[in-house]
Amino acid sequence: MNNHPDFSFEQQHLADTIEAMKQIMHDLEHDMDHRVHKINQSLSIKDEVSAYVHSLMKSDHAIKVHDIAKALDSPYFGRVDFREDGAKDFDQYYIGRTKVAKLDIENVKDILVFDWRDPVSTIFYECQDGRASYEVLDRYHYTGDVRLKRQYKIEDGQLISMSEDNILSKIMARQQESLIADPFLLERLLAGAGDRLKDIVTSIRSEQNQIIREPLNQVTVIQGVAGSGKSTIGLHRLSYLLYNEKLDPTKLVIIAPNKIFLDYISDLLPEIDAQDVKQTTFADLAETIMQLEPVISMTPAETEPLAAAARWKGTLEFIKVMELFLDKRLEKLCMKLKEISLFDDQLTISREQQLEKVVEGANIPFNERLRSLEKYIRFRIKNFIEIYEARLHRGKARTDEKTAARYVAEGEQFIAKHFAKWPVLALLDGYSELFKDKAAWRKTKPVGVEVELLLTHTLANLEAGQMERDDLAPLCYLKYLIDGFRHMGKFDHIAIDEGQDINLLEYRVLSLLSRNSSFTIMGDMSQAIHTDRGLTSWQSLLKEIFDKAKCRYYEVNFSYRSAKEIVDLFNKVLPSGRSKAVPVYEIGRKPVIEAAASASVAVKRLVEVVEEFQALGCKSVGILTKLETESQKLYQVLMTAAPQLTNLNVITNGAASYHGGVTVAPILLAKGLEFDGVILWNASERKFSPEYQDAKLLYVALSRAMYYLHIFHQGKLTPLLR
Ligand SMILES: Nc1ncnc2c1ncn2[C@@H]1O[C@H](COP(=O)(O)OP(=O)(O)OP(=O)(O)O)[C@@H](O)[C@H]1O
Repeated sequence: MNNHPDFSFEQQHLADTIEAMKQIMHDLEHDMDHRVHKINQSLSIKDEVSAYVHSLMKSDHAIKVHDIAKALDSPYFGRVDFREDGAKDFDQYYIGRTKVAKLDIENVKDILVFDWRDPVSTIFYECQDGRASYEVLDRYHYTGDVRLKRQYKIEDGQLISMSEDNILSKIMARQQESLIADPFLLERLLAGAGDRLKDIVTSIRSEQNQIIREPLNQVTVIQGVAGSGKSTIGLHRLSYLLYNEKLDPTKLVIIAPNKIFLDYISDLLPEIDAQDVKQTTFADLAETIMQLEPVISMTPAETEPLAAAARWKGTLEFIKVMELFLDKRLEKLCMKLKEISLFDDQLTISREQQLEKVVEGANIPFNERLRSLEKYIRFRIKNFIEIYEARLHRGKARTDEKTAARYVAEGEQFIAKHFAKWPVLALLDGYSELFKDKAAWRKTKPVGVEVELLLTHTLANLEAGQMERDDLAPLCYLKYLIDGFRHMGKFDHIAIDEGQDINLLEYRVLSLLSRNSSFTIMGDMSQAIHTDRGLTSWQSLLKEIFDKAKCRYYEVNFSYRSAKEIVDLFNKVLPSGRSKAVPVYEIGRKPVIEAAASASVAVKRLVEVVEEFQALGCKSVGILTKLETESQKLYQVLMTAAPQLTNLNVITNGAASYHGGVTVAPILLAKGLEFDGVILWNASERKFSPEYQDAKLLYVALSRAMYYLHIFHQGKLTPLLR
């Protein structure tokens, strides 16, 4: 767009900005030298406070120099001209990835570039119809006129192109027009999937910006159709919170569905300064909570009765069973307590005194009650002996060395024997005992669950030294009841991706780890494809777990990932009543559905389609199967049948990294990922029945595609696509 009337003005502005940035770096470096001198001077007169302040300033400057140096190639990507109501003139705000400001800021002009996370930058993302507003510290509200919004493409310090205001409302208002009103967004969306999730700071949309900037201490739920940018928004929100709330990144955690997904987002986090945020899966977090390294089987439940049992283990009903179990155990302990009489009946610890130690206080972990009883008895014994010995040393009557020695021995013997009867409860022992307590289960009656199967299946696993994914949340909660969570600390914010796959008990565990119920939860109920775990609705989550917290619920329906032709197809698969995705761009090529007479024909054609996709420019191609076993088999076949596919990979359960290229994967593990082109291996009627569960699986598979989609079917095509 070199013919833009302001192009040369903007070129000059860029050159001036870069020059000013270099000057700022020079000034900062100069000031750093000065600080070194000051530090030495302060230390020589033992003024450690001043030395500390100078050293803080020095490291702050060093970070600034590093950030500005990184921004020299492309200092900003946008500009907005804003006049606050009541003010005379418009001010220009340039927006970039890093704030660039002179050393001494006297007025707004001394800030050359605003960070995209600064409060004022919201006017760049949200200005609509010439008006905009922003808030600072939840207290100061500014409203005004926007005269201009401009976007730039800057590379190696050179202005490549620029474009004027493009507002999403134009996309929303599209009827006959082309879908895309924003060439910068289009360019980004057509840039291809690559092998990692990308940052979107240059093209955040207005509705996304609102979510990113929601306050810290609340539960923010983002329900979004496939490809609506939930993961992307959630991660940018962490960056925003870190920057504005000055949080310690290690107190923030991202809970992702699996390690592949963590690998998939690993490039994005440093880009948005969030690399130090803790990243984990619920299973890994559970290991830390349980303080165990168990063998965990992640294979989904194989039959419906087992799936029903697994689902039940994720309900809040199970908490009642665990509480009942520990209450009964405590009751038994209390019944066994007897008066203790020692040292020729000179020390008596009554049953009531002991009882008080065991039952006092609410929400005290079981083992802590035992420990407090033990501590109390030990204290009484020690105290008696100390008093006796003090009296002996003072030559008091009725004391002698021999009796003192006898008392010491008696005390030690008593402690050793007495507490062997009251050992603290080990987590796994407690969990096994819970499933052996048939009487308790007769009382509980879990609805829709074969209790006998639940008990025998779990016990058989535990006896074989392993546990299943659905045991983790109850074990974590039992750990809370038995030992408490003191070893864990609290997170300032918890972000959960694929939140629909986390069950209520897992959420309860996570809520115990959160300070101020501060959560960002991203998910899509239409992608709840696990039969053995997950939520039934967002409402149930907000009601059952976060009823006392401040909650904000968003629905996002624009699909930024997939071209219109693909969106139209995956929209068809879901039953009516589910939110449909709204496409924002089209590519002009419809998905292809092709019957293959046999598996060998399908393999031959599959390789041809991969090559066709690659010739069209696809850097990443996903070959998706319904089951994991199919993926593994197909991968082996392709290794021999298509040695020319050099970048062929397979994703299996437990895989820790994603390599891009041509990836064979079961749909379940491809969730959250995206590919330039997707080939669905077999969409036959036998594989995908018209049931809702299969419809959701198919929806996930089709919506992984950005531009190209090819669907094979061996046998009759699934009715979901007819
Ligand atoms: N404002 C935007 N500008 C450019 N690209 C965007 C924008 N918002 C989202 N995208 C792109 O859309 C794609 C989908 O984003 P993302 O994976 O975060 O969606 P999602 O809702 O988590 O998807 P799913 O639930 O299907 O896994 C990504 O390629 C992302 O970069």
